[in-house]
Amino acid sequence: MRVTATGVSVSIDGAPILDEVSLTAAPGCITGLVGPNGSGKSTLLRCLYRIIRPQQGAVLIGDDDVWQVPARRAGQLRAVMAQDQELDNDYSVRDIVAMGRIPHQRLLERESSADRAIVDEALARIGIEWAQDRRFATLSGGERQRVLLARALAQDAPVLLLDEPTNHLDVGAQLELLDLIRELRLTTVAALHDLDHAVAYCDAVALLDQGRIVAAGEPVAVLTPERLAEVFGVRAAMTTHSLTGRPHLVFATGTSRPSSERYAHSEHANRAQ
Ligand SMILES: Nc1ncnc2c1ncn2[C@@H]1O[C@H](COP(=O)(O)OP(=O)(O)OP(=O)(O)O)[C@@H](O)[C@H]1O
Repeated sequence: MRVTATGVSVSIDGAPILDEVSLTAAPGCITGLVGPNGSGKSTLLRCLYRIIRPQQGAVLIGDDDVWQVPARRAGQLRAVMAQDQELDNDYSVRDIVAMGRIPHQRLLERESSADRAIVDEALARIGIEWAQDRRFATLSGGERQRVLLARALAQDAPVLLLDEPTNHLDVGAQLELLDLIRELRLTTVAALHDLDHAVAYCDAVALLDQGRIVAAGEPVAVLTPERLAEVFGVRAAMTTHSLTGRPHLVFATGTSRPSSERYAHSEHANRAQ
């Protein structure tokens, strides 16, 4: 199912955060949102998953306007794994994953045997079933990330929205999670900091800078050394990975522009001064 954002603008306390952002995420593909800190990646994702209502523009999942459909319908359309999701830490891991079934249940309806089977499958697929009776609060950061992905899977929605999904994960767990996300073949929009992950895993990327999309398309066409110098202030080269033979981004150390210089022109930095 396609995700389309058209002319999305967001201002908070009078400051522009997103300025007429338009984005199309193709069905079954992974679309990466990349850009410097504060460029608007999480805000755009929050517009897509109904936390921040844009002052202008529209967000469609398939033919449904995310901001017009009932919350239950939105829950059937997209699953979210994000940093800002409040969870009661007293819940067990299984309870948290079972919450993914709520958009499919009627008010006060109990979990069906089909729901239980879907939860079991999600726990097993993410390899976290051993922790199902543990309290969520007792898990490590990486284990929590996996539980949140299992909950998203249990939601069985065609669209997956991910905000920094590899946060807290060690390198092996990062690659395992990204491989799994790719295997799911859902329409996925993911905010990513690791640009080489974006090159390796995304079918398309949108590069944000100061609330605008400055380039979008195939990762190798968007993440050119010139653009990375301009937007991130770093020296980079697109090489060929010696193990996979695929494009691979590398960065030169000790050559980045200081952040005071990089952000000097930004609206947000100016406001903070
Ligand atoms: N509730 C808010 N009130 C004021 N400013 C906000 C609010 N939410 C976001 N912003 C500002 O909007 C800008 C974009 O923030 P956002 O979190 O979308 O960026 P990001 O690209 O996800 O950043 P990061 O890579 O650091 O996570 C930042 O300057 C941030 O300070």
